[in-house]
Amino acid sequence: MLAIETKGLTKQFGNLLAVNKVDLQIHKGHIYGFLGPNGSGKSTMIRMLCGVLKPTSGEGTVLTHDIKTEPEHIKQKIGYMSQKFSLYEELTMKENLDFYAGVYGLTGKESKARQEEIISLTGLSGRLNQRASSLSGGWKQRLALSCALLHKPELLVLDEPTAGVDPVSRRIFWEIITELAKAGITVLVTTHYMDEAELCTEIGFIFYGTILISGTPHKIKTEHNVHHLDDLFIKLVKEQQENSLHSGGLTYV
Ligand SMILES: Nc1ncnc2c1ncn2[C@@H]1O[C@H](COP(=O)(O)OP(=O)(O)OP(=O)(O)O)[C@@H](O)[C@H]1O
Repeated sequence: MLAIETKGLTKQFGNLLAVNKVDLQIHKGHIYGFLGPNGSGKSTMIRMLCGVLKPTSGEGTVLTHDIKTEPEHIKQKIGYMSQKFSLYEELTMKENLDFYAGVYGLTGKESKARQEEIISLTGLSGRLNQRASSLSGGWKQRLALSCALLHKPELLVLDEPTAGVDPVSRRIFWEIITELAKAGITVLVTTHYMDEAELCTEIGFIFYGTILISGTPHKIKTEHNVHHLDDLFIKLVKEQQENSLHSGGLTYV
């Protein structure tokens, strides 16, 4: 079953083509990694899929809802986390969880039960009374993820979630993500780390608004005869820059 499907999805800002006729299929319970250099269109793609940015043309469904006509349904079913964690620094971990539970309309026993479930999944117990401002990047990241999971989203959208976080915390984070996917949650993640790309079920390499290659990490490496994904991506970027007829690297219409 598909969690996300797009056909010819396009976004133009003025005469700049930020996303150019993207066809995408992401299966339920898969971890899909969006890779690509800065400015390649990852965030624009994500914003359209989350229902916050209207496409210029093309189609898309997320969790069976049309991205153009049913954005409110989509927003209720997704959990979103970006590198700029939206935490309240002056509040403790527990108070942040309580606050976000309230935002999602969870109260009383239901809120308590859901928070306990998440605290056990993300391993937050022990620090619940610590202020967010005093937490390291890794703990903040896990707290932000916990907040994004409170309303039981079917799709988790993570925009560079591990930027600036230490390797041990990144590993723990990915163990949690893998558990969530096993439980049937679909994950769409952008990352610049190739070790994280290797952990995705499927990856798509987007450049100048176009998906150049996609598939499982194993399939992509085999087809392109490389041992490491970063070798391939550096080669692709160089080739595209040398061959492209794009003006200044971006496509204008
Ligand atoms: N609201 C906007 N108005 C005009 N141009 C925009 C807007 N949002 C994005 N762009 C442009 O669209 C292109 C794609 O940007 P986007 O943010 O999607 O890339 P990205 O791959 O997410 O980059 P990064 O890794 O830096 O977040 C860039 O050239 C960017 O400057």
